[in-house]
Amino acid sequence: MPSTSITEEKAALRRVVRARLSAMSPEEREESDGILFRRFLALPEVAAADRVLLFYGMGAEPDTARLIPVLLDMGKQVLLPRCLPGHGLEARRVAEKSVLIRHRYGMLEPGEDCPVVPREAIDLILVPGLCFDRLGYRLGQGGGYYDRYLAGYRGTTVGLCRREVLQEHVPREAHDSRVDLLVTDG
Ligand SMILES: Nc1nc2c(c(=O)[nH]1)N(C=O)[C@@H](CNc1ccc(C(=O)N[C@@H](CCC(=O)O)C(=O)O)cc1)CN2
Ligand SMILES: Nc1ncnc2c1ncn2[C@@H]1O[C@H](COP(=O)(O)OP(=O)(O)OP(=O)(O)O)[C@@H](O)[C@H]1O
Repeated sequence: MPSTSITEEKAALRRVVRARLSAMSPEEREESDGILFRRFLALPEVAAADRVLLFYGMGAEPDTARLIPVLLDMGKQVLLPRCLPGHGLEARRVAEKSVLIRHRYGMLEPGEDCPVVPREAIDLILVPGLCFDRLGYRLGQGGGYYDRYLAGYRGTTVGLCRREVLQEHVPREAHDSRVDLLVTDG
């Protein structure tokens, strides 16, 4: 079991960060998204990647659905995560016309007709996070989906973090890994 105090610290930070993100106006978020996406798309690691696992942004997350057609036009294979029972994830390849299905958490996910792509074949993973610190440690939604999925992953991981919620230090446990590259709009 994780140490209770760190679990509580994470829960408290989630509340603070969610409040700060929901205080941003849609216009502020859109402006922040524009800078984050421009910087993300300019990364040499993105240029070099053939297969990219995005996430389908929801709520105050960057609206990463906007990246799907852009990356497809760049000739990349674009993958989206799908939640599995037991806090697992799988990556499935999407096309412009793929039918996506709304998960009860709110985000859209690929359906059965989208082919599963093994983790070893993925060059770059865009990892969702409520916030990150300067070392690349992240605070997720609390399900442990990405902690499990990324354990032992050998490709490149990237995080997007709005400057409003960039942290000096995110509380971490043994299972928490950090992203290789952090993009901010600061
Ligand atoms: N866009 C996006 N997709 C993603 C993630 C993510 O963080 N963002 N995930 C990253 O892991 C996985 C889904 N994990 C999630 C876990 C919890 C909640 C969430 O909102 N939980 C609510 C309670 C909802 C409920 O129990 O019904 C909460 O904690 O308040 C959302 C996503 C896979 N897909
Ligand atoms: N590799 C792992 N194996 C088993 N349990 C894990 C693993 N990683 C995380 N967990 C468990 O998952 C739960 C949630 O962890 P944590 O609060 O770090 O999630 P998170 O990183 O915020 O969520 P997410 O990855 O879904 O965005 C914790 O109870 C943790 O012990």
